[in-house]
Amino acid sequence: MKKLVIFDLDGTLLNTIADLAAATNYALQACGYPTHDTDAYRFFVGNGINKLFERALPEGTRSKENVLKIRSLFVPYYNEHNADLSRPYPGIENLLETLQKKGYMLAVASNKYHEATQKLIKQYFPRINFLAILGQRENIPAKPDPQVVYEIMEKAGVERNEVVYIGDSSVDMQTGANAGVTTIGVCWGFRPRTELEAYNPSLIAEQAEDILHFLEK
Ligand SMILES: O=C(O)COP(=O)(O)O
Repeated sequence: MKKLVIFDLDGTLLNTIADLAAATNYALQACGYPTHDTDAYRFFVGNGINKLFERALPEGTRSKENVLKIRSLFVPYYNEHNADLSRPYPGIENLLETLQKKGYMLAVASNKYHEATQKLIKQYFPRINFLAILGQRENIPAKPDPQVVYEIMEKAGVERNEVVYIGDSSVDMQTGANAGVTTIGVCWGFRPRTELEAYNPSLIAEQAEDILHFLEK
């Protein structure tokens, strides 16, 4: 019986792509670099913002220094604008409320930097009492390292077989596998279904209700 459900954020709970794209394009433009269509960002996001900037910068300009310059422009802009266009995916609020009512412990583990992760989750899901809302923090390895999953499991006091990890990308499928927990891929996020299939998750959810059916079967 599952007791703890851990969700990825970007591409799983919230469609954040337009705000991430706008903030990155703002920073790129300010430094004189070319920008990208919003759709291209689906493949840039997933390994934290430094990796996002590395992927968005033109080849030959991806130095640590440039990444940090883009970051210093992105963060204040994104802190102001991270909820302009971002919205929960269909059925997510209902799924979280139903799981909460049924007594599941709920948590978020994101590679988005911690401050923005906390802000977005509290803003969009104020009625959900998450056990933990963890974004990327200094000196903690990013997903697909399983450390963040272990941290949440310890707080919850549960065993691996009582945990489900849910996400929309190969990073998430690897995170669940690395942690040794049941893993669910969701099709409504940033990456194609084929990317999820390559990791053989226990379920590929087409819609939020599929997760409920899987947990209750
Ligand atoms: O910000 C990122 O790179 C990805 O964030 P996520 O882990 O919530 O998908």
